[in-house]
Formats: sequence, C-alpha cells, structure tokens
Amino acid sequence: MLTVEGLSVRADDLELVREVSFGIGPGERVGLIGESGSGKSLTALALMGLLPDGVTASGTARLGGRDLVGVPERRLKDLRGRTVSMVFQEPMTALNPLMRVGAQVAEVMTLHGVAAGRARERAAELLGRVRLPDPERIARSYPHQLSGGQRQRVMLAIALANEPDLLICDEPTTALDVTVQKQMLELIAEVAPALLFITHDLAVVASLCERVLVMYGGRVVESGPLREVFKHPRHRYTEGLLAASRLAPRGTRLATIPGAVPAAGRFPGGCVFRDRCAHATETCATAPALTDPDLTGPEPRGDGHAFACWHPRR
Ligand SMILES: Nc1ncnc2c1ncn2[C@@H]1O[C@H](COP(=O)(O)OP(=O)(O)OP(=O)(O)O)[C@@H](O)[C@H]1O
Repeated sequence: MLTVEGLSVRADDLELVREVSFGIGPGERVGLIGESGSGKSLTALALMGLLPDGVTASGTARLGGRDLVGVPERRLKDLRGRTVSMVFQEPMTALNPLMRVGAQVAEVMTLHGVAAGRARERAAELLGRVRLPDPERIARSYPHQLSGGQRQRVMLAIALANEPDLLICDEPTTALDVTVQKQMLELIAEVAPALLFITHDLAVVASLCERVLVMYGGRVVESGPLREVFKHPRHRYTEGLLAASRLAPRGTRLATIPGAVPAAGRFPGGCVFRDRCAHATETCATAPALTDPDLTGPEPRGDGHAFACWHPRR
C-alpha cells in the first residue's frame, strides 16, 4: 500500500536520510526504531510533506497509488489527513490552545469539504471512539483543561477524522505515564488502519508491530519481521540496541551483556522484582506485556506473559 523507494532528505549539502526504501501493506503495523538523530522523524515528515524550511526530500513514496514526495503543497493538503496522518509526541504544541477541542476535530473535516453540522456530530463520535469519557463535555473543553493522555487521544481523533489509509505515530506515548501509555498503545493498535510507529523503545515495538525497520545514520540498516530481527539481528547496531534494551532474544547469554543481571516478572504492572532490584527504574514498570514468549528472556514462564530484563549492575 505504501511504497517508499530511495527516499533521501537533505539540508543544504548534508544528506540526513539516505536512500530509504520500505513498504507497508494494508493493516500492517511497522515499527521504525533507531537512536536519536538517526533520521526517523525526518523520514515521517517527508511522507507527510511537512519537512521544515530548507530541508528537501527526493525519491518516491506512493500510498494507494498517489505520490507523496515532490508534489505541490496544494495537492499535499488534500492528501494529508485523508491518505496519511500523523500523531506527534507533544499534543500541546499541535493543538490550538484558544479553540475548543471539538471544534479542532471538526475543523480537519470541514477543511476536506464535510458540512459543518455533520463535522460537529462526527467530532463527538470520534472523541468517543478514542475512548474519551463524556465526549460531549470533552468536545467543549480547551486543551489546557485536559490531561496529557486526553490531549493525546484528541490528537488521535484528529488524525483519524478523515479516515486515512496510514497512521504515523512519532513517539506518541513518551510523555505519558505508565498506565496511560499502555492504554494509548492498545488504542492505537485497535484503530490504526495501517501504522508506522516511531520509537526508541523496543518493548513498545515488540508489543505493537509485526515488522520493524532499524535506522542508523540516516539509513535503514535492517528490516524484517519483528521476530526475525529480534532473534537474529544482522546488523551490529541492532545487536547493540537489543543488548542495551530490556528485551533480548530468547537464549541470549547474559555473558554477552556486560555487567548484567537477570530479573523476571509478570505483567500487567511491570517487573515484579522492581522493588527489590538494585536497578529499580521507571523502565521496569513501563514495559508493556509481551504476548510472544519467544521474545522474552531466557526463562519464559510459559504463560505468554513472562518477561526478563537485564539491569546493569550498579
Ligand atoms: N531542520 C533541520 N535542519 C538541519 N538538520 C536537521 C533538521 N532537522 C533535523 N536535522 C538533523 O537530521 C538528523 C535526523 O533528525 P531526526 O529528527 O529525523 O532524528 P530522529 O531519529 O527522529 O531523532 P529523535 O529520536 O531524537 O527524534 C539529525 O542529525 C538532526 O540534527
């Protein structure tokens, strides 16, 4: 459905994203991971036609037969929201602080030709669809009257308003607390038509995506089904990412992770050892439940909810 070929992004003579190619099928959920500055956000912004001034994209990206790169802004405005939409990390900067949220959800529909009355009705429906309690009241609220999690749900409602074929999420849960993060991920999994999910968090990718793309230095250095990439990483950078994260392929020897001690726990609620562990950090509580025992550590419990993490020794 989405086909990206040789996508490059440049600022002056600096090539920030280099010859990236990948595809996303209908209904498919793909994770885009990589260290900070590896080019994940620029790749997404290039697909949305939202690159900052002075930054340009080349190559091709086609979604449902329509070009996304190198098309005039007028054409992009039509595609944005209807073909592809995006949820960003910080909803406060994306929402208009002076406008009631219902009106903001309705506005993205009226911009695409939906009559005002119908758009208002649909806005309330959408706020309910993203499981906001009392959608009528929420619709009358201003962004500052909502919690961070509620604002992120409003952003999701806006992104879904024109029934896009592809949803792109760029670290949408990073600013949320643990329980809210989990609920938001479940919601995204449920409502996304097809998904490109950008994150640093391998556990989030493991819980949400079927396929993964790994970026490093502006390139996609590895891609494939999640299980394959996590079990048999081919690129040294992916190996490093896995070793540094709290997920490691089953059978990984602790000896390959210097200074690591194992801890196992059950979900929901995070690692059960976190109170006793020398390295009890927030990450122990934030890891989402894994339902694939093959992706857990060396001692899966057999109920599909086993978990093992590697805490660096203090
Ligand atoms: N407007 C810009 N002009 C010049 N360089 C930029 C611009 N925006 C981003 N960059 C550079 O492009 C590279 C990729 O940035 P990008 O935001 O895509 O990284 P990222 O992988 O999304 O990082 P993070 O996970 O921290 O968000 C970085 O080196 C960044 O400094």
